[in-house]
Amino acid sequence: MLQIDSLTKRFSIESGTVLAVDGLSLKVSPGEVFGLLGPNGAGKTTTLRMVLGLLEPDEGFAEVAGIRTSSDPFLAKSKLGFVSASDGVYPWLTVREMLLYFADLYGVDPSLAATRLQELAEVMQIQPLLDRRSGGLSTGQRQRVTLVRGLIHDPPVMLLDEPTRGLDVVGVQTIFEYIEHLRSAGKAVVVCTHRLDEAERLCDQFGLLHQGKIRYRGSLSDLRSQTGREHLVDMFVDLMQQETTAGTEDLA
Ligand SMILES: Nc1ncnc2c1ncn2[C@@H]1O[C@H](COP(=O)(O)OP(=O)(O)OP(=O)(O)O)[C@@H](O)[C@H]1O
Repeated sequence: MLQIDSLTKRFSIESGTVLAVDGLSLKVSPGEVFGLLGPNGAGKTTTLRMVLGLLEPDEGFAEVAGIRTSSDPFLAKSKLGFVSASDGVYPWLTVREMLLYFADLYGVDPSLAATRLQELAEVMQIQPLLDRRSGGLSTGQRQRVTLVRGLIHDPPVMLLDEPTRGLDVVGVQTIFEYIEHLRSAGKAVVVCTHRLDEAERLCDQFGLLHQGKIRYRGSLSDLRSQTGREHLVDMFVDLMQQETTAGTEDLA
């Protein structure tokens, strides 16, 4: 399970301070897919960086399977899988070498790593690729390999950052199937995406983030009754218009 409590991050810039994440709290249970959604600059990446232990929060904390990321970032990382649209591969290693290398980095026992690799290779249909050099893979093949890489240490919590960015319809379908696999495997999953239509189909719970704060949260039906809107995209447009109106009133 993932728990985030009052997470806050400020950045100093020349003209002052940016409050990138403002007291953000959420819980994601095993088998649940949580959509952390927001427009550009809402604070999604900063939140993920704090959960990953790459950035120290100013206030609050994130706990992955009971491990606080700021107190034991190494142990917390071993409980986290991360998949991002910008994931790369090591071009000179074969797929098998690269995946076993990552398993080793996470401290997975070699015989367990080999078994897990076979299981995941079957689920993600990469058996024919295992002994090919990673550098020669197509975009879709590389995507499937990086999805396996995110799971090679069998983490209980998965973070997916814009997982469908730049993918064609087959690649997007692969992500949908992968998320179904994560759900049925009992992972707690956070998906950050701009693709609100995809999020509606993928996620069980949602947090609509704007200017570092979660403005609406809950299931899609909760959000519909909170906002009076059917679709996430309309909820977002309203939210941003409300902010603009409030800003104009402040100036008046
Ligand atoms: N290192 C930094 N220094 C200064 N400001 C930063 C830094 N990182 C992020 N910010 C600011 O914090 C806010 C949140 O940024 P963040 O990258 O978390 O948003 P995001 O929701 O991931 O946006 P996008 O969807 O565009 O990637 C923005 O105003 C951004 O300019």
